[in-house]
Amino acid sequence: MFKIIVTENYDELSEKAFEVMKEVITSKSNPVLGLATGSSPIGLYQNMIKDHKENGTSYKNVVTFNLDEYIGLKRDHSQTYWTFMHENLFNGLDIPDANVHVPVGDSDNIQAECEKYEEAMKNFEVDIQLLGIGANGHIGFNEPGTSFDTLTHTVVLKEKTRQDNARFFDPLGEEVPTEAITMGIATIMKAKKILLVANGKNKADAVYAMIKGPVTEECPASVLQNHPDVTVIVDRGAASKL
Ligand SMILES: N[C@@H]1[C@@H](O)[C@H](O)[C@@H](COP(=O)(O)O)O[C@@H]1O
Repeated sequence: MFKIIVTENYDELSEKAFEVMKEVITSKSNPVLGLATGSSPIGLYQNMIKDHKENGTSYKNVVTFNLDEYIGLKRDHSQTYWTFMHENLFNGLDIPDANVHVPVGDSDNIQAECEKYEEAMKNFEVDIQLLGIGANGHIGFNEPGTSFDTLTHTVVLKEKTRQDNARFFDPLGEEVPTEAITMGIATIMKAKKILLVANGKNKADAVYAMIKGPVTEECPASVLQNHPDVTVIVDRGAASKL
């Protein structure tokens, strides 16, 4: 079931997303957040840091699980999602390191990492899972064609996804990794609540397919039609085909 909020611009989108997130954080004694990378949630993260600094909202009891990570990059590489999360969110909060979980993409045994991640998540119930959406409808790194039954697993990235992320690697003279580790669709669907943010016209087709299209593995985000509590916050551009 979707609750759809259309905003005038990215700032308003980020504020509305923050309101939804803050409600969960302040109504629980031990909130568990599923978090996402990408450019879409950056404004929300800035609002969380601002609120922590100005209003003292504490993250000491917050536990987080990130959706995904590239395979093959050292953890401290500038483009890992581990680094992204620390630079864009965790370093600005009082969250203890031990409460933060990001899949380990530079392990010798990636299969064991996937299992370990899924096991670790079994001890928690995710109160809110934040999602962006890929231009091809992917969520996390679950590309079109991924089974809805998947748990944390490895994926080969689609060329379109690698092109979309090339802007971060080109300046380093590096190629986008070809594989990633991601929570599966079934993992994501276990969250009590989902918050999906998308902005810009290049997301309009994916947002339309997610909400109005058939529920099909060809658009991974369409699985959210089967979830009981999904808030979608989109700007006018991303909402333009609805
Ligand atoms: N794995 C991430 C996704 O979790 C994210 O939703 C998507 C969209 O990113 P952006 O928000 O930058 O458009 O990019 C990557 O592929």
